[in-house]
Amino acid sequence: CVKVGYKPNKGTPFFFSLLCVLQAPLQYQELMQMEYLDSVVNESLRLYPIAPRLERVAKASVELNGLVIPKDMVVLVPTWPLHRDPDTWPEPDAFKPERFSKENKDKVDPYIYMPFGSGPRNCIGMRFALVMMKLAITEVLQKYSFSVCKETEIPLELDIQGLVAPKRQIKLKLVPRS
Ligand code: HEM
Repeated sequence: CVKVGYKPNKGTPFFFSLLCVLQAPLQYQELMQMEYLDSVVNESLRLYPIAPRLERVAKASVELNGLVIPKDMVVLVPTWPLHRDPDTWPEPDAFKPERFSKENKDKVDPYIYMPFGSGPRNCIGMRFALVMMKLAITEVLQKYSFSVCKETEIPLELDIQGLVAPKRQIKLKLVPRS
């Protein structure tokens, strides 16, 4: 088994990531055409949005359905519960990339599914992050098959003090592909 994924206090330097993209054998267009990969990434971000809630400050007092939100009040947008709401997502805890298939993608409400936030202050690095994730997945999966092993923590315990991250390193079994 090897440890993959999150390493506390060891972020990948930005320029290494950029170097990775520039040297990638796969072209941007090819990556963008991988529909199932896109669904898998989207479904992963639904189940594990790094920001479990978004925050905004009211610029002016406003009344919404009888509820008054005064100027300067901090409003929390609960991304995590919205991403797991059973009224929107049948079997909300199940990993089902088909929710984001080409046919279903357009039905997804952008005010319910918000892994990169929403509006003018949404994530500035969204496109870069999506390319990087897809690139990393395609690179690694061409060389190794992944499976759980006896050291894999199931269910995964999350640390949601701030950003969502696994409490401990994720251990998986990697088998080189012939
Ligand atoms: C999977 C990777 C990432 C996820 C899920 C993510 C998610 C988010 C979310 C939820 C927000 C808050 C948006 C809002 O309040 O509406 C945000 C903001 C931001 N993100 Fe990301 N992010 C990712 C990667 C990146 C990367 C790679 C960069 C930079 C290269 C980046 C730069 C920023 C910046 C600068 C903001 C603040 C934008 C503002 O306040 O105007 N993010 N991100």
